Order: sequence, then C-alpha cells, then structure tokens
Amino acid sequence: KMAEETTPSKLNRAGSLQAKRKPEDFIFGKVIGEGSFSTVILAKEVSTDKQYAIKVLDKQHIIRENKAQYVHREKSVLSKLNHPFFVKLYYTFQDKDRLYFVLSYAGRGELLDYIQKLGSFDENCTRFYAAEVVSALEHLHGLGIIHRDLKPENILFNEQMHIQITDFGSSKILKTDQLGEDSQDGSQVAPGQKRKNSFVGTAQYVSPEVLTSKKAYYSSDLWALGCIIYQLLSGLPPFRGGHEYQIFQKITKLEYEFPEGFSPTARDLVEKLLVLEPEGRLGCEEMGGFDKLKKHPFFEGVDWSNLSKQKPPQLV
Ligand SMILES: Nc1ncnc2c1ncn2[C@@H]1O[C@H](COP(=O)(O)OP(=O)(O)OP(=O)(O)O)[C@@H](O)[C@H]1O
Ligand SMILES: O=C(O)[C@@H]1CCC(=O)N(CCc2ccc(Cl)cc2)[C@H]1c1ccccc1Cl
Repeated sequence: KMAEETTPSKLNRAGSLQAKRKPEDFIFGKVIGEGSFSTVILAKEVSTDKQYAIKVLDKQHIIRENKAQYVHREKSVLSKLNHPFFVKLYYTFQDKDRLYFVLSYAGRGELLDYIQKLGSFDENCTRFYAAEVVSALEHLHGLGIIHRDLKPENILFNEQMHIQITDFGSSKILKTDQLGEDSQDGSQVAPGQKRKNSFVGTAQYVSPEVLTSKKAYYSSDLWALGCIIYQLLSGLPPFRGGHEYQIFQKITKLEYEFPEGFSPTARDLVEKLLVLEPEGRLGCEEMGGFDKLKKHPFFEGVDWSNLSKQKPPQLV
C-alpha cells in the first residue's frame, strides 16, 4: 500500500508540530496592495475561517532583480518578532513560482493615509502613537534588529487602531557575537572591515550617518522617529525637497525649521532626536537608552506598561 500522502510538518515557535500550509489551504480574496516584488492579498484560511494578509512574491522577479537576500532577511526578522506592535508572520510556504508569507492583516491602512487625511495629529494623538513607536523600537532593538526604513508608510493599523510595523526586507540583524560571519551577507568580515551596505532608506527619513558612512545603527531608527514625530504634528516631514540630493543635503546640514504653533516640549524632543551624531540622540545607549527617552516631558502621562491594551485616542 503506497505510503499515506502526509503533509510535511514543522515545529512552530511553541515547539509543537505544525502542518506546512499550501496555497489550497486558503481562499484568496481582494488585492490589498502591491510592492516592488510583492502582491499582498486578503485571504481566508479554509480550516479556521481566519483572515490573513498573504504577501506573495514571484521567484523569477526576485531572482532577476537580485533581491533574494531581502526575502531571506524579511523572513528571518519576522520569524523573530512576536510583539503586539509588529505585523506577525504565521506561516511561510512556496510553490514552483512563488513564495508566500502569511501575515496578520492590518486592516486599517497606513499611518501616512491618516496624516494626509487629517492634515496633522493633535498633541494627544501624537503622544499616544509616538509612544507606541518608541515601545516597538525598544522591543526591536532589544532583539538586535534595526528597522532601517521606518516611515509612516510602514506603520500600519490593526482593527483596534494600534500600530503594526511592517516591511523588514531592509532591516539589519546586528551580529550577536563579535567575530565570525556577518550574519546577513554570509561573508567573513574581518574585524573593523565592515562591508559597505548598499541599502539606503527612504530619502526623507534616512539618517546622516547612513548617507555619509553607509553604516546604520540602532540610532538610525531614532532619527526616523524624530522625523515621524515632526511630521505627525506639522503634517510634513522636516527634510523636504524636489530631488533626493536636495533632501540629503538638508539632512547632512541639519537644515530644517519648526512651523508656528509647534509646542516647546515637542520641539525639545524632536531637537534631541534629530542630532547629526548617532551617539547624541535621546534613546541611544550613550544618552541613557529608552528609559531616558520615555521620561521626556513630551511623554508625560503615558502609561508605558500596557499601551497595546489601552483604547487609542480618537484620531481627530
Ligand atoms: N500585513 C498587512 N496588512 C495589511 N496591509 C498590508 C500588510 N502588509 C503590506 N500591506 C500593504 O500592501 C502594500 C504592499 O506592501 P509590501 O510590503 O508588499 O510592499 P511595500 O513594502 O509597500 O513596497 P516595497 O516592496 O516597494 O517597499 C502596502 O501598501 C502595504 O500597506
Ligand atoms: O528560509 C526558509 O524558510 C525557506 C527555506 C527553503 C526555501 O527554499 N526557501 C525559499 C528560498 C528562496 C528565496 C528566494 C527565491 Cl527567488 C527562491 C527561493 C525559504 C522560504 C520559503 C518560503 C518563504 C520564504 C522563504 Cl525565504
């Protein structure tokens, strides 16, 4: 008697056996969005009726564009993340032509859409959502991961209107040991001979050190946080320009100003994050770490212990 056709299974995070999923296990619905190498589709798992956002990547396209490393990076980072403020990766599988990432569905869209729709956030909403981003970064950096492309487009919302940070293809996992292989590019990195990274984030949010030395630090995400807080309160990012090189010039010269009405407390926080030297930014190790950042007067009144359980303020 032929061996029973068994579905391959894997151990999941909890160490229990989990049947490998396949496309037929899902009913695919509407397209939620398109990336450069991906299509995100709303899908329902047949056996559980649960809804997911499935990110489908075409292998030929990835290979042609030489982006396989980003796929592996996104998978390895998402697999490490298990936190309320990050999009969750439930399963991955593949067929001949495609790779599938079964993700939690952040059904209320991108932060950028709300900034554009409302013009800007009031201080109360800014405080709440900036606190959620700070809490998320504290978790991410605690795992040794730098996002490297944090921006309002990559901060989504779930049905309860809590943030769900996504897009880890360009993130970096800092190697945990001092010597040995550089965990991402697989090449041996002699001490001090850091490989130059080709990746640069999105112009408006990229930090000066990435522009000048190509090196990203945890602190690069704190720079992006400063840009995002400025944008939430004023409606626009601090460094703007027609072309990328104009934006890059303003960043490296710290050329930005605050609009009328920007409160002194919020201004003080942004000024402590938009610091050219990475080691000078509030929130980095050298400046007292996240505890010091969380104590800034702008965050007065925030209960940091259970943000994901709190009812978010109505966006007005
Ligand atoms: N888990 C999710 N839930 C809901 N919407 C999502 C989810 N993941 C991605 N999206 C949306 O789908 C679209 C495509 O996302 P995807 O991550 O595939 O590409 P991208 O990162 O936006 O583009 P690029 O690859 O060029 O950076 C985006 O608009 C994003 O907002
Ligand atoms: O890392 C893993 O978990 C597996 C390992 C086995 C495997 O074959 N893949 C796919 C590797 C891959 C990456 C890019 C392209 Cl274009 C094709 C195949 C990996 C994979 C499977 C499904 C979804 C994503 C990934 Cl990276």
